Amino acid sequence: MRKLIIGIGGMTNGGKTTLSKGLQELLRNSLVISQDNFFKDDSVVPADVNGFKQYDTLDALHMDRMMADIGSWQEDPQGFMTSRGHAEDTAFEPSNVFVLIVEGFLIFNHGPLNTLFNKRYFLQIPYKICKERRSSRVYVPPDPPGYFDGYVWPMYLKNRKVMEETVNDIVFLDGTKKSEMLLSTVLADIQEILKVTER
Ligand SMILES: Nc1ncnc2c1ncn2[C@@H]1O[C@H](COP(=O)(O)OP(=O)(O)OP(=O)(O)O)[C@@H](O)[C@H]1O
Ligand SMILES: NC(=O)c1ccc[n+]([C@@H]2O[C@H](CO)[C@@H](O)[C@H]2O)c1
Repeated sequence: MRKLIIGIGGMTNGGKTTLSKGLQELLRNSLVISQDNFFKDDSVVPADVNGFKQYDTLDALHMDRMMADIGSWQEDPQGFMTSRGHAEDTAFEPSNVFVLIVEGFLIFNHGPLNTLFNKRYFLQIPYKICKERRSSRVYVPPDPPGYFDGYVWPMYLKNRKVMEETVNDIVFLDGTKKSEMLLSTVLADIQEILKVTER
């Protein structure tokens, strides 16, 4: 059985979830694991000196639990998919390739996770578009006034610097392109990888 782990990283509101869900729909025997599902409870996330809750750091995430889920998938992809309510996809010819799509804003900053990827993508968008998209999103808890400029953007710059210092084989994607175009580009790329690893 062959297994492929694809990383869809990117800035907040870069379009990671949209792209990942699209890939899951089109790639047989694929499943998305989202880093956003591993945030710690608000009661244990501390505030910085400005009173902003420090959500944009690995410390705010249960990375141990996320790694455990990925480990379970690696041991038994089919069983893991079934446990998540995804039956094996038999719509196409039988396939022995399972694809795990891991998406999140700090997936390449966590060393043990970063080493697992067969391919890494990073969705980036300009500051203004990022701020606009983020302002129309409601998180739990919601962003307090000034959170984007006072905390989210400076943390993005900091986290990105660390990522660029430690990881070098990332394919950067322009998140302002149409979502259909991003999907078809990445899908074709992954299908090419599947072909190569088949040999
Ligand atoms: N290619 C695109 N072009 C324009 N808007 C997009 C595109 N992809 C996603 N969006 C929009 O941007 C917003 C964020 O998208 P999405 O939830 O996929 O991003 P994300 O990177 O997963 O965000 P998060 O920071 O919550 O992890 C949504 O409103 C979505 O509809
Ligand atoms: N619990 C959450 O999902 C949560 C709470 C508060 C803030 N966030 C934001 O999610 C983004 C990553 O997708 C980060 O920029 C967090 O600020 C998430």
